[in-house]
Amino acid sequence: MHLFSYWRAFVPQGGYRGFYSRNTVPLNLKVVNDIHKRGGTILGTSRGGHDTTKIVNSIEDRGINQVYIIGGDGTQKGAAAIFEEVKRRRLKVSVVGIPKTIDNDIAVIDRSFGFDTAVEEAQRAINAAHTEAESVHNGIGLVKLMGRYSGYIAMYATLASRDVDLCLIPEVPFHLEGEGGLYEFVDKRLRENGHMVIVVAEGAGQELMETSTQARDASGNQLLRDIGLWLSQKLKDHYSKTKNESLNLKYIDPTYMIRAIPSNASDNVYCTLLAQSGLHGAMAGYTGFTIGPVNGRHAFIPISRVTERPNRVNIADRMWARLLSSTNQPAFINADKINNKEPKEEKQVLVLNKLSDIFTNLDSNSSNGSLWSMDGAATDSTGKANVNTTKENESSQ
Ligand SMILES: Nc1ncnc2c1ncn2[C@@H]1O[C@H](COP(=O)(O)OP(=O)(O)O)[C@@H](O)[C@H]1O
Ligand SMILES: O=P(O)(O)OC[C@H]1O[C@](O)(COP(=O)(O)O)[C@@H](O)[C@@H]1O
Repeated sequence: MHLFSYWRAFVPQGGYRGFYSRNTVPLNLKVVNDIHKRGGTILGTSRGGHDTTKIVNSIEDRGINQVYIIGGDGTQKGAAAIFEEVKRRRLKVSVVGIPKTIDNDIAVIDRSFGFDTAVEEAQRAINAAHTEAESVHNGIGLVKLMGRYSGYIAMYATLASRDVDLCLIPEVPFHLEGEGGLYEFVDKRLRENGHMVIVVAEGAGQELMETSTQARDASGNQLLRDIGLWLSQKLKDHYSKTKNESLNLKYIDPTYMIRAIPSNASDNVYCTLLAQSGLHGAMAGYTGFTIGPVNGRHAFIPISRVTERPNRVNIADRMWARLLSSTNQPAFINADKINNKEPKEEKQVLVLNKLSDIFTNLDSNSSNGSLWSMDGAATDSTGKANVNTTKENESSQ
């Protein structure tokens, strides 16, 4: 059976606006045949435009009974709002979140679709930065990578490359001057090696820029200043003030080039699993869940769980410690202090939402729900899951 031949997708304005635009396209096998080989999206995308009432009106008017919503942290929040409204109206509609963002900022799951590809593609920029930097005296290759609030791409690209001397992420505020500061470290590396590579996530150091802005995009995300340009200028100024030599700094911003490429093989396989699992969940009558791997097992996760908090690099965790020992960069802050601030997550047993439950017992059905493992290994005989929802993927590596 070719399920796709019955399906239509909302376009062309893209994103949530697409729900209440008039146009749709059929998603048959011919249309989707080679989309995994292309970057971008055939559905279109947009910031803002989430109007829960209009969206659910459209779902209701068109008689849609399964909704698959693809995107990052903000998109999952939008999906949660749609699910709540669908539930309030008692509609027989499954709402399924598909975690897609290169930033990897979706909580609970091991990684989001696109992240692996972004880390791999970032290697090309880092390699270029390294080649340029080591070819000249006092060479610095500075690479900016995406990551508005989460520094995962920068962290993993640094760990994968091993050519990076300094990695700056939004989760670690850094300082330029004085003992343990960035200037001191850069001076030392250039003195010792004659060149260095810096990777900076786009959300890092925003608080340092005098011109920092409170402006927001249509989705409510803070509009960021270009930390790469700012840091380039600061380093050049520092060098010209304190040394009698010139600094050869090459700034590379590959951010949109990275986001625009087709997904790699590993992400393609992941995508297949997301598609199959999401469909199985909806067909089994579950709703209000996001699909994704948790500690290596594909699970249905109540959307409300993945939207409770964003997934950010835990700098008290082993992975960041590994990065620090690999680059030998300054820690900038005392990890112990951060450690005490991080709330520890506990094992949870919750109940997953089923469409049938919503109709039979709406009031007693918690909207929190549970994780439900696709292979059943993490569930008990009652179908309830007992999965540690702490995102501890790092600790097992
Ligand atoms: N709290 C929220 N409630 C409803 N919709 C939201 C919420 N946060 C974001 N959205 C919507 O989700 C969509 C995507 O959010 P955005 O932050 O731009 O991207 P991402 O999904 O990659 O995080 C936008 O249309 C935005 O309006
Ligand atoms: O300029 P735009 O299109 O708003 O995109 C920039 C933002 O996209 C992000 O990469 C997130 O993109 P995705 O959620 O599509 O992966 C952020 O890191 C970045 O701030």
